[in-house]
Amino acid sequence: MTKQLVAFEKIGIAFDGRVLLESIDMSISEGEIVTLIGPNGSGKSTLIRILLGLQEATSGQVVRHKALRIGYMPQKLHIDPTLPLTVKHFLALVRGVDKHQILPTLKKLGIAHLIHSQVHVLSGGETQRVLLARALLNRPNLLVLDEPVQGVDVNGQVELYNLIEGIRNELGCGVLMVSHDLHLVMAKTDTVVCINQHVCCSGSPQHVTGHPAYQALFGVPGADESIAIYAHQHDHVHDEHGGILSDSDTHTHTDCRHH
Ligand SMILES: Nc1ncnc2c1ncn2[C@@H]1O[C@H](COP(=O)(O)OP(=O)(O)OP(=O)(O)O)[C@@H](O)[C@H]1O
Repeated sequence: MTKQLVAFEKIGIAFDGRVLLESIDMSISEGEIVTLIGPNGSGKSTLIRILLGLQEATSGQVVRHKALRIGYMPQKLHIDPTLPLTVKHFLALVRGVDKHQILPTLKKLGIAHLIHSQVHVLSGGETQRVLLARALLNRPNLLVLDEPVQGVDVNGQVELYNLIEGIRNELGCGVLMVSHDLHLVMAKTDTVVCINQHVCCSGSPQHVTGHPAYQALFGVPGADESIAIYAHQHDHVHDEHGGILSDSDTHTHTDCRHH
């Protein structure tokens, strides 16, 4: 049976008397990719901070599996550009890291050639991969990714989402992502939770995009290219760990039009 890693139960938070999150219920299980969407300022990062224990909820509780191990990828890397720091040394700073895993992890993410590069000269997409490597070196069973494709062009976004899906398939970990991208990410998502102070709607991408609350926030999905990608992806059959059972993983779907 699939293990539940985290459950938010009636989570609420208020700052200076202003309610930001109210009665949030959601959960993430092993092998599940959950994407949190919502307008700017709707409380997505705050919910992540509560999960990480960086922010205390005003009400409700977070139930964590006793074996929960989180690998966190922040929105941005804040490092003093005058500080000389190579990718290898940056990753060696991960607490309890097995240093022998640094190179294989970078290889897995296609950035082994950057091991001796200075972190402050990396491109947006390279930086995101280094941050993902750091999260993976924590040997997580839950990956928490706050806007993982920020600053990455569309092709790079597709590649990063493919990588994240591949990691989920390989490790069987759960993934909680925050995203502003509504279409590309949904192709890689099992469950979407749309928040705007409270949970507006949640469920499969198909369910959520058809929901009036989603449509009120983001508009009615049209028959554009991105939606075509997303509709195609969910023609697959997933096994209990989220792996694809059909033969559809023998080619990529980002530019094909068949169903
Ligand atoms: N510690 C705090 N004290 C007061 N207000 C806060 C605090 N942390 C967050 N906020 C406010 O809560 C609101 C939501 O912030 P949050 O970063 O969670 O939103 P978000 O959904 O992640 O937004 P975005 O999509 O723009 O990144 C913002 O208006 C922010 O100013």
